[in-house]
Amino acid sequence: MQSLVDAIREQGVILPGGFLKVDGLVNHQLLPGLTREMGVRFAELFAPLKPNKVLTIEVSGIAPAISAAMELNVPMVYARKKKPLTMKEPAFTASSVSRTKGGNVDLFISSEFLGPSDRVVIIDDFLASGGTLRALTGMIELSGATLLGLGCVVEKQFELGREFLADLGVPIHTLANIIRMSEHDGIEVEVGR
Ligand SMILES: O=P(O)(O)OC[C@H]1O[C@H](OP(=O)(O)OP(=O)(O)O)[C@H](O)[C@@H]1O
Ligand SMILES: O=c1[nH]c(=O)c2nc[nH]c2[nH]1
Repeated sequence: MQSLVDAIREQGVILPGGFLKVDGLVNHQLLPGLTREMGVRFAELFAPLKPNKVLTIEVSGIAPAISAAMELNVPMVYARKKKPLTMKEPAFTASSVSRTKGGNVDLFISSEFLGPSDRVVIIDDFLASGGTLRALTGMIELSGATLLGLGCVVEKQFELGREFLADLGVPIHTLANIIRMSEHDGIEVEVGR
């Protein structure tokens, strides 16, 4: 998605520890036009698989996921990082690592909203190590739903998440691909794959 690549070139900031800050378009402020375009692109890529649900994880996955779900006209479910008292048992659980806040997080999805009849595409903001997507796919497996594909707004190719997830045997689509980045040389980014 060229407009996303342009925005990353314009606004992306490299932080120590190998983090890319794109808070102005993905992780803090959201831009309606750009977010809508993400959804349109994901829908083009995944509609042929005929999903009936989009799954994501709070918090930064929600915007691109609802944008895609609106285009696909299917419900969007997000994994919660704290189990609310309104959540009916049984719930599917998994553990992942929060990359931006540190530490393990427990994830919860109610069996009310994910089950064997679901054909699911996962959408998230970042594909880095792939650990978060792996945790979500584990929950899909527990639920008996079918995983159709994975989509992320930004891929950090050098963290090898795509390779880590290859055994799932589903298409992985990203909208912008960070080939490499360093505080010295800047951000090398191209349209996703
Ligand atoms: O591929 P990985 O190495 O798992 O990294 C990607 C994950 O890291 C971030 O989550 P985080 O919990 O840090 O942030 P958020 O609260 O903004 O969603 C991001 O939102 C992805 O879910
Ligand atoms: O804002 C973010 N920047 C990153 O580089 C990153 N990697 C995983 N998750 C991330 N979130």
